[in-house]
Amino acid sequence: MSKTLSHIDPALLAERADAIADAARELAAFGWTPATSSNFSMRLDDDLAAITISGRDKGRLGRDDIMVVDMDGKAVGSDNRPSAETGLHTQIYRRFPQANAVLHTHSRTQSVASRLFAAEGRVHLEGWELQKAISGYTTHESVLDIPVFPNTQHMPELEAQVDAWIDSGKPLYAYLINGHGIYTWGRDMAETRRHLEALEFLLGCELDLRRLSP
Ligand SMILES: CSCCC(=O)C(=O)COP(=O)(O)O
Ligand SMILES: [Zn+2]
Repeated sequence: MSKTLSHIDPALLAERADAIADAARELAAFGWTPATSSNFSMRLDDDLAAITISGRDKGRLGRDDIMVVDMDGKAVGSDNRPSAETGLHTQIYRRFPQANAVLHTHSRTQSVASRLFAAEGRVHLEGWELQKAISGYTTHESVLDIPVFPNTQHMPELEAQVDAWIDSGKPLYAYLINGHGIYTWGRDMAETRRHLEALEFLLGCELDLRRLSP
């Protein structure tokens, strides 16, 4: 039986919508969500997630800019159109049961890094103390690979690339889409924010290294 809005505690939905709007406002203030880009979501339960409505200014979100989708990305109890990239969010919730928040942004650093490292298919991070901001990483000596997937307007193609990476057994904490932006996730909004901020910093360091290395 498919779930409806009546299956969700309104207080939980309001709390998740506020958490999404608060995070979005802060990330927009960093300049990471230009021109209505980016999208954000939080899991509500095993079957449903709260996600940003498509096309909204992510720096000015309120509760009415967040809607509910099922784990196939279908709208639940709303005629609004969920984010054009909803399938990438619900894929994360399906593939990583411990993930409860997903953030996708389009910062300049993320965008430039995605183009620069596309040919290598990944950004190879090693030797940076800030890698320890990613849950499970305990030393700068560890290796953290962030794949760069080719961009496409056809979400199932993107989802297939992500599935292939996960199915190959390689760890996945985040990914870049070429010329587009970054996706990352975590157990809650705070952890996901920490991952996003750390990755933004690390990508900036890698860009600086490329720029400064002879
Ligand atoms: C104007 S940005 C192009 C779409 C995009 O990449 C994005 O992140 C925002 O799409 P949404 O449908 O979630 O508003
Ligand atoms: Zn996007």
